[in-house]
Amino acid sequence: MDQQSFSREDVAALGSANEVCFVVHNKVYNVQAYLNDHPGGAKILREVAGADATAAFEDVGHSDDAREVLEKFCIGKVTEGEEVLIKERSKFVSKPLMTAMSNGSGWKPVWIVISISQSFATTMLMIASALLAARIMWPGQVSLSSLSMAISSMSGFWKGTILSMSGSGALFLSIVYQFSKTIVMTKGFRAYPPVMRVSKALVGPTKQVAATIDPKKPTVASAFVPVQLVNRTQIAANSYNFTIRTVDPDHTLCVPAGQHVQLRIKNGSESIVRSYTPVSSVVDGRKTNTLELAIKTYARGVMSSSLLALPTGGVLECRGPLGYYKNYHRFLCEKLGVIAGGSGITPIYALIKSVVIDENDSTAITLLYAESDQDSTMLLAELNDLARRFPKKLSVHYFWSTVVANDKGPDHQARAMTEMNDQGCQQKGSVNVHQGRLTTENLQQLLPPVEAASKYLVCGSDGFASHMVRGLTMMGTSKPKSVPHPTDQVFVF
Ligand SMILES: Cc1cc2nc3c(=O)[nH]c(=O)nc-3n(C[C@H](O)[C@H](O)[C@H](O)COP(=O)(O)OP(=O)(O)OC[C@H]3O[C@@H](n4cnc5c(N)ncnc54)[C@H](O)[C@@H]3O)c2cc1C
Ligand code: HEM
Repeated sequence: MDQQSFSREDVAALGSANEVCFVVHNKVYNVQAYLNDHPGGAKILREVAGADATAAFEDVGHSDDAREVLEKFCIGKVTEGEEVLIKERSKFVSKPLMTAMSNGSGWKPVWIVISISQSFATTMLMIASALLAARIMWPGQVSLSSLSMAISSMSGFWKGTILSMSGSGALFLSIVYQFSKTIVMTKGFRAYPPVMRVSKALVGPTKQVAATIDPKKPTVASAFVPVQLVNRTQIAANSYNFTIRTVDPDHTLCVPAGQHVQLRIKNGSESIVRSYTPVSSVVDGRKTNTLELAIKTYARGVMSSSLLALPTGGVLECRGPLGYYKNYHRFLCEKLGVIAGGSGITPIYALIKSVVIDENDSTAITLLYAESDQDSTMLLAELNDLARRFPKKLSVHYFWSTVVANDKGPDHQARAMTEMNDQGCQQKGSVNVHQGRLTTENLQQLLPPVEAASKYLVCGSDGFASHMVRGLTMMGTSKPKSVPHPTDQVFVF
């Protein structure tokens, strides 16, 4: 049956009529019925309603499972003539050399004859080119007869040397040519969008990145692979550090700072997928198949309570790296204002750590971190340590909204605040504690001023992130983009 055709205008009209329809790879999808089931949330699908969502869909690195589900919502295709060129990365597919040479039917004498003739033709071509070049350089002095006289006056040694050099050169070219036939380029390079590469001198901590990426080992970006829980340690009230390791040591988990992985567990007949940002990432690059995750657990949380119940050695599945925050590099900005709420600290922490320990990165970071209280604050000791070691590069402001009376005494948090503030003052205000909620006024007072050299990152629950973005736009920043990029002025994780 022929598929229904939609013009791009039709799709936009459907989008504005509150139907969540969009285009992916020149096909039209209506995902209204999928909104509440989408693991990436309904909001992101609504944001691309009426538009071409191909780039957004591909940037996430959706799994094959997701692509299968996508097809269930296909309602038609884009009208002929309105399709857009789908920009695929150029792919090099290597064919086995022997198969390419023999065309699948073993070594043939004809191939040997072709190869020898090719070598002979190449030798002749090389001699002819040398002769032509010599005639251009010394006109009138070089001719065929002068060449044959020169050759006949040569000793046997030089004749042999020239002959063997031409022969081996021809053989080399012939082999290179045969090898080139084993590579199939599925897309012309002109179809690839122009990209300006960042100079190597500007790119982040090369040593550490190099340690994380071993091209010989497959990474687990698109397919889920089994991982084992190696260790679990409590790091704050209801928060734990989970160390996971791939069951197959050949699977690597290379997650650059700011990106995340997905964990998948079976819950009865259902598969549960949730995202988590490693706090080990680039910095601990040597552990190529081990990751550390800082996870807040919720009593009614399906994944977090399953993780809490998982015994050491228990197996679940993981894939990554995923996420839009890719390729942070030095000189992206001079001042970075970062705002984290609760477990939203994890991508921020990974990024802060990689920036401050890189001695060639002079970015100054101001972190505003909102939590309910001191005991629930994840990565508190780690952040304080970084702020004290790198006071010129990092200043941290904690905002604790509630006062907790616990067995350490009712004034325990107040004492801790005084202590941390005092120590902070000694370090020129690198650690500061504020009692109360983080407000939009605090952003104005504490974050770097809005100027070309400043960027802002936000990570937390949807409500927290929207509130903070409102505060940032009141300060004069641009709005975050629906398909974000690290170069944006405001990036929401
Ligand atoms: C890109 C990305 C990276 C993430 N990285 C991390 C990370 O490094 N560490 C981490 O701990 N989490 C992280 N999260 C959140 C994580 O993916 C899960 O949403 C979280 O662990 C809850 O999952 P769950 O299955 O336990 O709860 P669910 O079953 O999804 O929720 C059940 C109930 O738990 C409670 N709950 C769930 N989430 C929250 C919340 N955020 N605030 C308050 N109550 C909540 C609510 O009562 C909710 O009704 C990340 C999320 C994203 C999208
Ligand atoms: C019908 C269309 C879509 C389907 C069926 C679909 C399906 C899925 C699935 C199954 C996942 C879980 C991870 C995976 O298995 O890949 C996922 C995650 C996600 N999707 Fe989609 N998706 C669709 C469209 C989109 C579009 C158009 C966008 C972007 C605008 C998007 C953004 C995301 C994001 C951000 C995540 C979360 C990734 C993460 O947490 O790591 N999806 N989607």
